[in-house]
Amino acid sequence: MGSGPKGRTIMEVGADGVALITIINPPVNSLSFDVLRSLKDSYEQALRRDDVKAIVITGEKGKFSGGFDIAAFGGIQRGLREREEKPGYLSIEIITDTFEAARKPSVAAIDGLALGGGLEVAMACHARISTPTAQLGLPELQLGIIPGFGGTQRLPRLVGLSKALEMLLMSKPVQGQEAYTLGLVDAIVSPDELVNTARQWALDILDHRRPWAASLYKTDKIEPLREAREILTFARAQVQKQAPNLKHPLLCIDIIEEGIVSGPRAGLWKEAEASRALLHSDTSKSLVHIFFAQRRTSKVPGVTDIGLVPRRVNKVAIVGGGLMGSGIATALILRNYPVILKEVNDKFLQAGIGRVRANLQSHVKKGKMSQEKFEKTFSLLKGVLDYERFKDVDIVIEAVIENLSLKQQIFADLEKYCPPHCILASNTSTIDLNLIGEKTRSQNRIVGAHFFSPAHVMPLLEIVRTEQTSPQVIVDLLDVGKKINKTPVVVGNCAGFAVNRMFFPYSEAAILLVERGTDPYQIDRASTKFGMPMGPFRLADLVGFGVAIASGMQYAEHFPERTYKSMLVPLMQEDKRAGETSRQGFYIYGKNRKASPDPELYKYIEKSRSISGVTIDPKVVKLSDNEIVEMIFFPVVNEACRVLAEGIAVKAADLDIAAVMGMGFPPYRGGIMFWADSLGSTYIYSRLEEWSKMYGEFFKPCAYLAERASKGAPLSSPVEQATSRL
Ligand SMILES: C[C@H](O)CC(=O)SCCNC(=O)CCNC(=O)[C@H](O)C(C)(C)COP(=O)(O)OP(=O)(O)OC[C@H]1O[C@@H](n2cnc3c(N)ncnc32)[C@H](O)[C@@H]1OP(=O)(O)O
Repeated sequence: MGSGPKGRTIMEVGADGVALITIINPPVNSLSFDVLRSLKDSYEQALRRDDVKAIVITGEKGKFSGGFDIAAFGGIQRGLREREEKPGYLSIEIITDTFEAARKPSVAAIDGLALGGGLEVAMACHARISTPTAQLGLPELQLGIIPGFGGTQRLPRLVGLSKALEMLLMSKPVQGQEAYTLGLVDAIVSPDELVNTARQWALDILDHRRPWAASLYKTDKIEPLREAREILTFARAQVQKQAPNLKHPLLCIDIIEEGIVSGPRAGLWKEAEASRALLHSDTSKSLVHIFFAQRRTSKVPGVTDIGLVPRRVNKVAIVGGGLMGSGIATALILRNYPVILKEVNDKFLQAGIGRVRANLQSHVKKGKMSQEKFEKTFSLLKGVLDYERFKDVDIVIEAVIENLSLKQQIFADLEKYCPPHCILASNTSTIDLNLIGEKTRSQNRIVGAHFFSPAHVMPLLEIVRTEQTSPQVIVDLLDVGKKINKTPVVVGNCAGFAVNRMFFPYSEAAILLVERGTDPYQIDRASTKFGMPMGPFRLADLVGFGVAIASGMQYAEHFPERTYKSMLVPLMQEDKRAGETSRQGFYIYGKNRKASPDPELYKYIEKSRSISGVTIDPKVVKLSDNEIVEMIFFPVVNEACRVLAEGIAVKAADLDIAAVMGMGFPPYRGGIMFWADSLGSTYIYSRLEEWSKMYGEFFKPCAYLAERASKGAPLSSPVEQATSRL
């Protein structure tokens, strides 16, 4: 890699006396230290030069700026940055006291995106002109930090406190058109007119035909103090409810308040100090890791680096209109893919189509889709009862029940009716793809496309390849996955793939603890306190015991030596307690579907304990929340290590994403392997080793973990000699 500057700005001075400063740092014109240095130099030059009357800042190739260079965070966090400026140098000395306080007016010409530091630079200009579709926002909180270039002070002053809080706390950008309505930008124009309008605007400011506004000192949008405090108190309560483990959203609110109470400069100082401290927090390190890990999942060695270009997909077919099939169909038509949905009879077909309709209607109800768009989107779906219309499809996704012979028959039919280039994908979550395709001669185009329920909502897509799946097929599916807004993770073929393999030990560990005396509701509470959206027992109720038992059997069949066999769930199932749908599972469900603990549960625990032949262990009864978390998640780490060592996953970061998006593992802990490394392989190994002596093979640390622990090495560093199954 070259060691030249990472990005720059250029300045051109026109005959009209306007200096046009363009940020250049592809792909998103992020503000690296080199860009910021160059922006400062260009700006100061423009202020010095007599032939410059006004300044316009823009970004190259239709993108204003994606914000501060997130890649530079890693260096700062590891202390590698050669020299950290004193707090406030960039935000106060440069952006406020040089740019905003300048005696020449500046205008931001915004196209594409103005995010984070990008929008903050734009807000320090004296006016902003945007295209209608540009994205403007301050998404810093999703990286575990707060805006550091004055965003906490200027955004509320431009759009009002409530809207600013919404945009900040939800990291939610607005489009140019809305930004105009809010007062964040001063005019909306087409991309062709953008720079010229901004130039003229800057000259108009100079000639007093337009206001020369310093956002930092605007007061008209800020509510009176008492009202402002009420809004802030409400926001704090919301944050504490939704993200009790996170400190930085509360700090962000405090800093906004400081600016309102003590004035914007005091707010800027507090922001500068807090930004620096937050950047070094574990939360920020974890979330920055997740940001890059998510983008790296679609980089697969030997597949995406050999010059293959995704083929065009014009039409997709789905076999099976159940919950999964209809969800997948919804996800595809929402992104304008024409879809054929096949079922075995009219009743099932109508039910499947009805589910897709209901999925779309919920978008209409929530105001996310117009009726017109609904009609147009829904018209992309065609229901069929035979394979007649499969002759020109590019991808088929089979989503029928988990029955091997049925799937084998379907794939044999697909081979007959689909064109030879067509990708033959299965949404199976457990069955070996080699077996599914056994009766065909199309092994190189057979692939797994494992969606998570509800498929039109859940962001993860496991792309499962066998030894024979061609790289082109993977490249095509990665492209479709990205187009339908999924994060694809490419994994190898094995029972449970990556996500379910990590999932089994999680639920089994919870049952093991319950049989030895831990209270199930304490386990759920400890899990949610740790950051899971719900605990393992509440989740089992939601998913339904039928699914839990079927997948448990798969695990027992393939990994008998480390399966914890318990009759707890089957015993409850026998009594027609099947989870939330039957209104009774580990919890009982009232009219409003609210889950309440059920004293009856202990009866089933007692019975399953005696069948398992285990006794209550006083130590296990008294486990702390932290010990519970370790005992249910270290087995997950152990399994993730096996998945990595077997080459089922390409890299540890993929498992972090799989855990966050497939299991609900808290992103601010960086994913399962990142979290494990924060605790250390030696510690995890020693705990598992101890438990395996006390409670059996279930906890036995795998060879990979043992080897890493013996060297004190991180679990996520590249696997040297994985027996690749890919
Ligand atoms: C001081 C300030 O207050 C602090 C800050 O500004 S913090 C930064 C705030 N900005 C953000 O959070 C924006 C983060 N970026 C995004 O949300 C999205 O990347 C985006 C909306 C800009 C573009 O999305 P999309 O078109 O889907 O492309 P996406 O794949 O995400 O990104 C394209 C490339 O740009 C990189 N990139 C995006 N934003 C970046 C940033 N701010 N810094 C460095 N790299 C960035 C991505 O890593 C990716 O690189 P790759 O091609 O090597 O994988």
